[in-house]
Amino acid sequence: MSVTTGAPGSSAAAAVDMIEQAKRKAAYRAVADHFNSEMQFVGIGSGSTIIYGVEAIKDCLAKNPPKNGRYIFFVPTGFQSRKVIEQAGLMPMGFDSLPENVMLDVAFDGADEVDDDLNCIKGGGACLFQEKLVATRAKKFVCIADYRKNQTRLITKWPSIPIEVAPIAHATVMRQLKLIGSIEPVLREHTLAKTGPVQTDQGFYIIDAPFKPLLTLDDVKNGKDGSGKDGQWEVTALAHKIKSISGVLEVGLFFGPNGYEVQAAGGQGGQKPVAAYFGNEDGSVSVKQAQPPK
Ligand SMILES: O=C[C@H](O)[C@H](O)[C@H](O)COP(=O)(O)O
Repeated sequence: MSVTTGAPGSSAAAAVDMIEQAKRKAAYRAVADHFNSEMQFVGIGSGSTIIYGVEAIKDCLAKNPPKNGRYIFFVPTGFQSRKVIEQAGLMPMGFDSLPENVMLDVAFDGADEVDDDLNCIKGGGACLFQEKLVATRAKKFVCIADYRKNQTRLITKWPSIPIEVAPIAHATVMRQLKLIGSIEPVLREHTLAKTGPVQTDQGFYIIDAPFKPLLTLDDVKNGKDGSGKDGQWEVTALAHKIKSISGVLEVGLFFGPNGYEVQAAGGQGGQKPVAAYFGNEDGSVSVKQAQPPK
C-alpha cells in the first residue's frame, strides 16, 4: 500500500487530504446505498479506504440502531480489518464462525484498481485470500476507492498483480510467472525498519507480478487475443493461469460473475463486485455497477 505524505500546509499535504476526502465520500455513498441496520452479517475488508466504510456504518447505526437490541456481526478479512471493527465498537465474528448456511448480507472492501467490467486488482496491502473468502460469501460485494483506482483496464496505473504464495514455493512461482509473461515479478519485502519478506495473515509471501495492461472480455469479443500470446492476457484467462501454478494460495484478481449473476444461477456469492464507488477530485462520486436482479 503506498502512502504519500507531505508537510502540513504543503501542496503534497493538500493532495493527500483530497484523496482521503475522496475515499470518505465514496465510502459514505456506498454505505448509504448498500447497508441498513436490519442486516445481520456484514463483511469488512482491509486497507485504508475501508476505515471510512466502517466510519459510515457506525454513523448510520448511531442514527438507526438495530431494533430490539439485536446485534449485527461484522466479519473481518484479516488482523487490520478486525482491529478497525473492534475500534468502532462493532461486533466482530470470525469467518470460520459463520453459521453454515448463512450468506453475508453485504461485504465492503477497497480495491487497488477496477476495470470497466468491475474486475479488480486487490492485495496492495497484502490481504487478498481472506478478502476473496469474504467477498464470495456475500450476497453483494461492494468496492470503495478513490478516482486513481478507476480505470478502463487493469494494470493501467496499478503496476502489478499481488499473488499470495507458500514461502517454500516463492522462487518456483516467480519462474513460472516469467514464463507466462510477467515482466520482472518481485517478492514483496518490508521497506521500513524490519527486513525480509512481507508475510500475510496466513504466514505466506506476496509476489507482485507486473504484466502488460489486461484485456477485458469486450476487447476479446472485439477480436483481441487475450490468451497470453506475447504476454497479452485477458483478466479471467490470466487469473486461472496464475491460480493453477503450484504454490499459489490466491491471486489478487477478483473476476468472473458477480454475486447477482452467481445467485441467479443457483450459486452463492461472486468475487467480482456488484458495484464500485470512486470518490473524485471535485468531491463527486462515480459509480460503476452491475444490473441488480429483477
Ligand atoms: O491488501 C489490501 C486490500 O486488497 C485493500 O483493500 C486494497 O489494497 C486497497 O487498499 P486501500 O484502500 O488502502 O487503497
